Amino acid sequence: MAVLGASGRMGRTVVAAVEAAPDLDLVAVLDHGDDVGRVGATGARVAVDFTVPSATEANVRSLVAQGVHAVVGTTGWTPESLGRVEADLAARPGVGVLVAPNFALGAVLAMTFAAKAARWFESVEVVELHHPDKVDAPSGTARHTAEAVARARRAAGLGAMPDATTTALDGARGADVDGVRVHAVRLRGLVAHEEILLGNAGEQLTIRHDSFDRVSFMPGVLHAVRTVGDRPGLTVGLEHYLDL
Ligand SMILES: NC(=O)C1=CN([C@@H]2O[C@H](COP(=O)(O)OP(=O)(O)OC[C@H]3O[C@@H](n4cnc5c(N)ncnc54)[C@H](OP(=O)(O)O)[C@@H]3O)[C@@H](O)[C@H]2O)C=CC1
Ligand SMILES: O=C(O)C1=N[C@H](C(=O)O)C[C@H](O)C1
Repeated sequence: MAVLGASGRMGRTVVAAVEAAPDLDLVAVLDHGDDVGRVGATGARVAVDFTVPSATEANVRSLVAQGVHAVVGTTGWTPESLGRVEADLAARPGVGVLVAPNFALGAVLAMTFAAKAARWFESVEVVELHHPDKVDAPSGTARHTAEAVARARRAAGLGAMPDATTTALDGARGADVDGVRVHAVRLRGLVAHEEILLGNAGEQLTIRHDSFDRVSFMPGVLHAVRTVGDRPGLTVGLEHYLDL
């Protein structure tokens, strides 16, 4: 297998995890400036991408063109960029691509629990908290969570959440993701954390997940590397690989 973004925070952790896995063979490590078009020639069947939002789509499309399965943790994907990958995959029927905003099993469960609970609460807001070197906000995980909550609320026939705000400083109410407010904190010392706050009159449910170390993402990454070849086409979200 191959790792793209191998010198980055996640890339270094993935390289160490793959090297420690007796059933996986690391044949290529690529970084900024390396030619992703040579991955197929190294014999890699699967490539893992933890790069930057501006590079990941081109990387994945090149991998698909070479017939290499892709496990993608890089955030910043849009419906349009996912659509282009899906169109490429139509011409490569055996190839699998997983784009997952979070590989920590607890984070995936937190999102799933939030979506399940959402229909029973009047208000839902998402708070994500990360290290200050993160380049995108809100996090891919928070966006994915908010979208799942919004889908669940729509399916249950719920309307807009109560909010009497008429005067606010820019950003004070966070970003609006599909009608769900998402707030981003950047603080030295943090790694990756998310809270989903669900409120009703007289009660609150808080679902919180903390990644204290990037090793938390590795069981999910390795599970995806081992199974992406059995799941052709595009999958968005690790929950689909966990039968959640
Ligand atoms: N899905 C998940 O579970 C997780 C996802 N992430 C996401 O993963 C991504 C990476 O995070 P993180 O490791 O913290 O970031 P880093 O900035 O530490 O690492 C990114 C690496 O990618 C390299 N890079 C940039 N462009 C390319 C390119 N075209 N080809 C190959 N490598 C390239 C960078 O090199 P250089 O610095 O020289 O430009 C850098 O080494 C982010 O989008 C983050 O949100 C993070 C944690 C978990
Ligand atoms: O940049 C990070 O660190 C993380 N990025 C992902 C995201 O944007 O959701 C996953 C995790 O939160 C860590």
